[in-house]
Amino acid sequence: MTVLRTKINKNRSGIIQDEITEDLLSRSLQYLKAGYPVHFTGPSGTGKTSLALALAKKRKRPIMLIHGNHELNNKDLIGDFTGYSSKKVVDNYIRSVYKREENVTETWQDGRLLEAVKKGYTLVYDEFTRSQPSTNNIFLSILEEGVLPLYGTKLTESFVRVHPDFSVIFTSNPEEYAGVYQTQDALLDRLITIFIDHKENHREAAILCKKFDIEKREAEAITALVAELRKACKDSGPSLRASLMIAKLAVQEGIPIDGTNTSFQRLCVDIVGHQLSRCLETEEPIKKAEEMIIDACHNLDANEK
Ligand SMILES: Nc1ncnc2c1ncn2[C@@H]1O[C@H](COP(=O)(O)OP(=O)(O)OP(=O)(O)O)[C@@H](O)[C@H]1O
Repeated sequence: MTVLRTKINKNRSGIIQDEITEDLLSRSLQYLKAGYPVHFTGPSGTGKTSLALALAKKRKRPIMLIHGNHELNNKDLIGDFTGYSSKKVVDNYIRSVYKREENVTETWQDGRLLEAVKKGYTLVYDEFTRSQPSTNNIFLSILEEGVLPLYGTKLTESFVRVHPDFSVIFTSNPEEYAGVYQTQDALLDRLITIFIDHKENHREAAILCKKFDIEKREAEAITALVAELRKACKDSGPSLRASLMIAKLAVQEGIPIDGTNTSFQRLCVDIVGHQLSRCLETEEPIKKAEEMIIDACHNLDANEK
């Protein structure tokens, strides 16, 4: 049986940090302090966004969050004219004289990136590879020349200087994921990319214990089950997210965390079944996934004894 020796603490952002996570965050903070953007990449559900937000919080600067998507464009990032404002002055002080003056100006709204760059915020650009590479090109000038070009706008200045406190943290899924664009090498070359993989079972179990106040034995049973099923998939298999769902629902619904219990088996099938079936190349993937989950539940019970 694995003994959990790692010191765990729960900070205000809700993410549970063991020593490995704390070390990763403090290294990443040093990189940001030195002026280098940090990029967390890895399979879904490994905690990249949570890490990015926890890291951003450590900088004690306001945080701006952008989610990558294929429709994101320069107007979203830099800003746009959102309408008109008009001012009308009617001067009829002398009765025989009627003077009317009308002034119409366009109203500009800063985009999220421009605001963060100008005010020195910490920008968390989540899943940035879901945006088109041409949209992300703007980061090349920010990271290399320290300026944000205002191209495509009718503003009088052609660029804005990057505030010295501005920092960016990127997150992404690997390129083989659906809906993800390939990142330009020039951008990757300017980032410190750290691969975030699924945690070992005992580390995931420690998170479950802390979050749901369940016994270590129960938490380890859930994470071992999910890890076992993950083996059938490559990167796209069930993650910590699935373990968290199983633990939360078991606690909430009073379902015993016991591999032989049919309600527990049903819960695991509902949560992991579909995702697992997508990795199986058989005639009846849903049925096969269900069998595999129930087998894994029984094996869990056998291992316990
Ligand atoms: N250290 C942690 N402590 C507590 N909960 C965590 C921790 N790490 C991750 N989680 C939880 O796990 C889930 C997945 O985390 P997160 O969304 O950060 O993963 P991700 O790698 O960004 O996933 P995706 O690639 O799918 O966006 C979330 O519910 C998050 O709250």
